[in-house]
Parts: sequence; structure tokens; C-alpha cells
Amino acid sequence: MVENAEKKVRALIAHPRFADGRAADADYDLEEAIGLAEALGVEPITARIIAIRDIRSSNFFGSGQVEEMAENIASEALSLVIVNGALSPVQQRNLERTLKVKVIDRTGLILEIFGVRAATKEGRLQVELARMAYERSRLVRTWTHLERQRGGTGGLAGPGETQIESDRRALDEKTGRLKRKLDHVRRTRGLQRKARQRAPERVVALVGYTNAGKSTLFNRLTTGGVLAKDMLFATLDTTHRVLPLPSGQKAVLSDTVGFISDLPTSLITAFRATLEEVKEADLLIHVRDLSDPLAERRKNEVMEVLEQIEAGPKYGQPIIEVWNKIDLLDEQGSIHLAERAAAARTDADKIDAFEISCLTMQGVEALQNGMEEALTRDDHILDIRVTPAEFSARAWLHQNGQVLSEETGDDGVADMKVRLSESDAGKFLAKHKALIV
Ligand SMILES: Nc1nc2c(ncn2[C@@H]2O[C@H](COP(=O)(O)OP(=O)(O)OP(=O)(O)O)[C@@H](O)[C@H]2O)c(=O)[nH]1
Ligand SMILES: [Mg+2]
Repeated sequence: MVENAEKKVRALIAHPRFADGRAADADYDLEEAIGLAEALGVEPITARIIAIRDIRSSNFFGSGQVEEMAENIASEALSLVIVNGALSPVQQRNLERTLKVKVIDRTGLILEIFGVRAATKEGRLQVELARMAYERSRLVRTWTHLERQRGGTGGLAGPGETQIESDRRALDEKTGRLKRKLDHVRRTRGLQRKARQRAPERVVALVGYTNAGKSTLFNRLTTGGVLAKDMLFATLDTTHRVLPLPSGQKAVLSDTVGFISDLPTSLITAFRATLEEVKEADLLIHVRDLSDPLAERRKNEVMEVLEQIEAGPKYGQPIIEVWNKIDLLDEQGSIHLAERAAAARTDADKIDAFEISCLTMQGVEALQNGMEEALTRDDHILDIRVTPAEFSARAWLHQNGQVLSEETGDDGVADMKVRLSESDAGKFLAKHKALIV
């Protein structure tokens, strides 16, 4: 956001640690928050974990803690406080008043990053919509707060209420307008997607926590050209490239926005359209950074998001796990990992796991074979004889299947060997069973 190092906004990052949180996790959480701040282009000058026994409704933090923050802000000349948690609008406002600097919470921070990073029209509209959803949810919270203040009489009227109601109406109107614009942009893109679906190519989608290495892998597997960077949310817009498979077949690979913990559902919903692509893919590749100490937690978070959008194994969609960045593990760690990968493959829930390094390319070939295997596992290879009169069936086969061989006799009758996906084979058999040799 700010290019010039001297002009960078100097920030205090505060990670609230609750009594039930693990101490070690808090360190990593704080590190992630620093990464997010850097992704926004601000300079994290001070970063600290603040123990919270119970959340204060007025300031979130205790008064002693706020005082310490104020001192820190003064001595370091800071102008931004990032709270790596969820603040109510009242808490945010009170903190800003007391500290006399801008205060944002985790969702606010992520929204800011998305706002700066969104490059396409659709991306920008999605972020705008997400921001509306965020603001609306905060209005609701203020509303409950006001009700509580009045002792929950439930009575109507009062200046605050009217204001909130009109704010809410204004937001809803704006949201409606945005949605219509977004629909328009998407219809165009939907058409493009349909065009892709008509092609026999299958679609493989990369998913995973932000910074896991999705774009790096994307570039390794295709002709590349996507920004891969040690920065959270480097990718916001979906990109597609041809994915060559070892046998010479082709698929389409898509790179998507990364996931992150504690995203409110409203934000996930705003990115639903991007995630639609994930849902419609023939195969998901879950890229995981195995050098991340929180790898297991991240995995569960990604799986939760997938479930929320009704994608993944629970919805019959095959998934392969890529255990990336193994070059960063020591020898002991690598041996342990190889054992786990082997165990996972024979496990009850049979996870296809491939250990790779996008840096050294170790394991990438095995992954490519694994992807092809997963994509063609349920394929049918049919021997078909078509007469010239059935030219439409022949055209359909060319469009939807992979024609492995085709010989046409003098009488114009063609003998074909065609590879079809399970569903296409079903469709073909339902209509043209008589053509099967
Ligand atoms: N050491 C090592 N670094 C890797 C490997 N793969 C990716 N990286 C690095 O990890 C960082 C993040 O990579 P990206 O490909 O941008 O990650 P991403 O999952 O696309 O992240 P977002 O788009 O932000 O969600 C980059 O600095 C990469 O160079 C690997 O196998 N080993
Ligand atoms: Mg990326």
C-alpha cells in the first residue's frame, strides 16, 4: 500500500490470548497477524500477546492494558493498532478515542488487504460486498447493545434506533445494487466457464491456507505466470491454465484465493462465486505447508470452509493432499512425514498424500501421476461402432471424450475406442447403448 519505507504506517499489533488458548499457538497466531499487517504494507513496530481473562465490553482490554498500549504508542510514534480478534463497534470506537489512533480488528484488516489486492472487477465487487456484510453485522451488534442498555424493554422509537434502521436500509440498498452488478459480471464469466465445461478437459482446483504455496505449485505445473510471493493473500482472483498430464492428456488447473482462520461466514459467502469453481472441480488439490507448526489446525480450518461451501470428500468430490515445503524440514522431520504419508494412503479414510517441494521439485512428478490417476480412476473405455447416420453421436464423443483410436471403413462406418468420464459414459450408454461393440 505504501511504497516508501519511511512513510510506512507504524503499527502496534495486539494478539489477545484467552485463558483457554494454548501459549505456543498464540506465538504463531501473533506471527500470522504480523504477516497480515505486512501484507497490507504497514510496519509492525511492536507486536505483543495480551492475556485476556474476560473481555471488557467497553474497551475489550483491561484498563491497565490499554494504558500500556497508550504509552507504547506515544514512545514509538505509532499511528495504527491492529487487534487480532473481533472487536465490537463500541469497543473499536472507545479504543480509538482513548488511544487517539486508528484501530482495526482482524476482519477489518483482512478486508483492507482484500481491498488493496483485488485486481479484477469481480474481485473488487466481491470485496465491496464483503465489506457491506461486515458493516451490517456490526450494525446488528450495536443494535443489540443499545437494547441491552435500555434494559431490554423492547420498546420502539428513540433517535439511536431510527439512525440504525436507516443505516441498515442504506446498506441493504447498496448491497442490492452491488449484487446486481456482480451478477452481471458473473453471467459473463459463467458463460466462459460453460465454454470450458463443454470441452472434455477436467478441472483441477488448488485450495489451501494462504501462503501454503498454491501459486508456486500452479506455476510449476503449468506454464506459470501467476504471482507467488511470501505474502498473505497474494492471490485473490482465480486464474486458469492448461494442466498437461503425464499421459499427454490435458486438464485445466485453477488457482484461487487462500483460506484463513476466523473468517466470518459473511466474508466466505461474499467469495462464494470464486469458491463455486472449487465446488465444480473434478478434483481438489489441498496444498498444505508442512513446515507450518500449525499445519494440522490449518488443515481442519480449510476442510471446514470446504464443508461450508458444500465441496470436498463429504460431497463426493475427490481430494489430494499436497504436503508442500518439505525442503524446510530437517531429516528427522522428513522421515516422520514419509511415514505419515504412507500411513495416510492406507488409512481408513485413505487420504492421497504427496510430499513435495516446489523449490527442489522433489515429489512433483509423483504428484502429477497421482493427479492423473485420480482424474481417470472412474473412467470408462468404450469400443463403439458408429454408422454415418449417427454422426451426431460421433461428434458428441469427440467433444466429450478422449478418442483413443478411430478407424473409418469404406462404408463410412467408424470403429472408435473412446475414454469417457463415468458420468459421460452413463449419458452415452443411456442414449446409444446399441452402438457399443
Ligand atoms: N521453502 C519453500 N518455499 C516454498 C515452497 N513452495 C512455496 N514456497 C514459498 O511460499 C511462499 C508462498 O507461496 P505462494 O505460492 O504465493 O502461496 P499461496 O498459497 O499461493 O498464497 P496466497 O495466494 O497468499 O493464498 C512463497 O514465498 C514461495 O516461494 C517450497 O516447496 N519450499
Ligand atoms: Mg497464491
